[in-house]
Amino acid sequence: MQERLRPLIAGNWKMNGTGAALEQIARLRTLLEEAGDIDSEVLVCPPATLLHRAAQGAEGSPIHIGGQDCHADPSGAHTGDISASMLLDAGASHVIVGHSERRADHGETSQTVRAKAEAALAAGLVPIICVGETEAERLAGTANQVVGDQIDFSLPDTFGETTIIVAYEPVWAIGTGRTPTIEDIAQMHAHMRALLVAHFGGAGETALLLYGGSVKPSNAEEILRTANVNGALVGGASLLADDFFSIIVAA
Ligand SMILES: O=C(CO)COP(=O)(O)O
Repeated sequence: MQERLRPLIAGNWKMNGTGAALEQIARLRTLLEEAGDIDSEVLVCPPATLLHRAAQGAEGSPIHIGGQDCHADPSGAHTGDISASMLLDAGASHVIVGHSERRADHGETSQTVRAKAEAALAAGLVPIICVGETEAERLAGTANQVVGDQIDFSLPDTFGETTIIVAYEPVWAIGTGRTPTIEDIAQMHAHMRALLVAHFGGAGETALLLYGGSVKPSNAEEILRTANVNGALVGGASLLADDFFSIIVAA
């Protein structure tokens, strides 16, 4: 029986928040400090414009700060982009790569995602690699194949000593209020675990498999109790500290 892995509850603020939103970091810090020992690791990924100030506000607290994307190159003529080392310099410990909104809106391929994950590892960041099928792929019965291919082609060949973190986010569940059945979540996470163990051995056993897609305080406990679910990647419900905290303590 696999020893329970310490859950990671990550918040992806996406393109939301200006300076006033940093109050939510302060509120979350207060809630966590009042709660004392929390089993889960906590990560907040604000917009890049807030990252440094968020890291300063989280300093000395259990809150890690992460980026929402990074360029695959260490530096160069990439107007508007941000490198992994810049994120680290600003106070990030993790970075989301391959989110479906970037795969769709920016034409990111799994090969691009792999390069970004490798750049994150090289800079000393922990990549959170996102995978997930579209509704059409789910209805066509190809979800396992799609997610399997994304894992095969998006993950670097080695993570060194860094924990592998993969977030399963069915595209059709993001921002919709809809989630797969618990049975479907369990099946997909078992599928991902088997793929990771086959490829990475022990590192696959200890990989953190996060579920994302309409995680709310109302459904978090059931989702987080599902086998091979080691945390959550939360969008909308991470924007308000009290809602996000309810999900954190549900793990
Ligand atoms: O995309 C997500 C997190 O990266 C999920 O967003 P929602 O929780 O708003 O569905």
